[in-house]
Amino acid sequence: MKLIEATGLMLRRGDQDVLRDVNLAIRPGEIVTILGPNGSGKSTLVRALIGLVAPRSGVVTRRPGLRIGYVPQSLHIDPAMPLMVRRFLSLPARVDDAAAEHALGRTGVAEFGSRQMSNLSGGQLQRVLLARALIGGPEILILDEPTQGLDQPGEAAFYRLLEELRDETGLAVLMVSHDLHVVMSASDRVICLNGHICCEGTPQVVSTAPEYRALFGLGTQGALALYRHEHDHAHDGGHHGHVHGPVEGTREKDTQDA
Ligand SMILES: Nc1ncnc2c1ncn2[C@@H]1O[C@H](COP(=O)(O)OP(=O)(O)OP(=O)(O)O)[C@@H](O)[C@H]1O
Repeated sequence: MKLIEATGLMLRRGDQDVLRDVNLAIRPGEIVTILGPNGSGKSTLVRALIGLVAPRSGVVTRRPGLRIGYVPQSLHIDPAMPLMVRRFLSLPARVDDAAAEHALGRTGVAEFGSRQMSNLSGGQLQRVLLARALIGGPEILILDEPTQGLDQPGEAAFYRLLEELRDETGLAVLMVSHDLHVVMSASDRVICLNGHICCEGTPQVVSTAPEYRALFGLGTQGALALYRHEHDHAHDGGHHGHVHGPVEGTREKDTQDA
C-alpha cells in the first residue's frame, strides 16, 4: 500500500526544468530521506508531493484522506509580533489543551507552551514545529531540512525522535537533508536527487553507489562533485557517461566530506 506516489514527474520553475522524470513511492512506516545539493529540486519535489505546486507533467497520487504532517524548511516569526507556542499550535485550527500538551510532551518541549515563538532556539523551534505536525495523528510526516542549524548531537537526537515516533505509531517519514552522516544511519531508504533521481536504496547500498559518490564524493573532491555531477550510469532517457553541470541557480556552499 502506497501513501504517496509520483510517476513521471516533470516540473518547471521560472524558465528551468527543476524535476525530470521523477518516480517514487512512500509506504507506511518507512523513513525515506531525499539527499541532494543546493538547488537540486528537493523542496520542489516535497512541495509537489504535498500538492503545493503542480507538476508540468506526470502524476502525484496521495491515498485518499491521507493525513500529512508537514514541517517546513524554515519559519520566520517577526519578533515584534508576540506569539506563544500554545497559540501557534492552534493556528489555523483550534487544538484542545490535551492534544497540545501531548504533542509538546512527545517532542520533548512539554514546558514550552507559554514561551514566545521568536525566543526559541533552532532546536526548540524544530521540536515545536514537529509537535504541530503531529497533532491530528499524521500517517506521514514530511520534513524539509528539519535539522538545519542544529549541532550534530541535536540533529542525532531529532532523528532518534523521528524513529521513535515511527516505531510507536507506524507513521512514515519523508525528509529532505544535506547531512550525510546522521541521515544515512537514520533512514531506511535514501534517494539522491539532482533534478532527477540519481540513485536510491538502503543507506548501505547508496553510500557505495558511484552516483552517490559522484554527488557527495570523498575528501575535497566531494565539494567539487556537488557541482560537477559525473554520470557513469544510464537513466531511462538513455544518457550515458556525460557530465552534468550544476543545476541552474545552484549556490556555492560549504559541504561536508562524506
Ligand atoms: N518559486 C520559484 N520560482 C522560480 N524558481 C524556483 C522557485 N522555487 C524554486 N526555484 C528554483 O528551482 C530550483 C530547485 O529549487 P529547490 O528549492 O527545490 O532546491 P533544493 O534542492 O531544495 O535546494 P536547497 O538545498 O538550496 O534548499 C532552484 O534552481 C530554484 O532557484
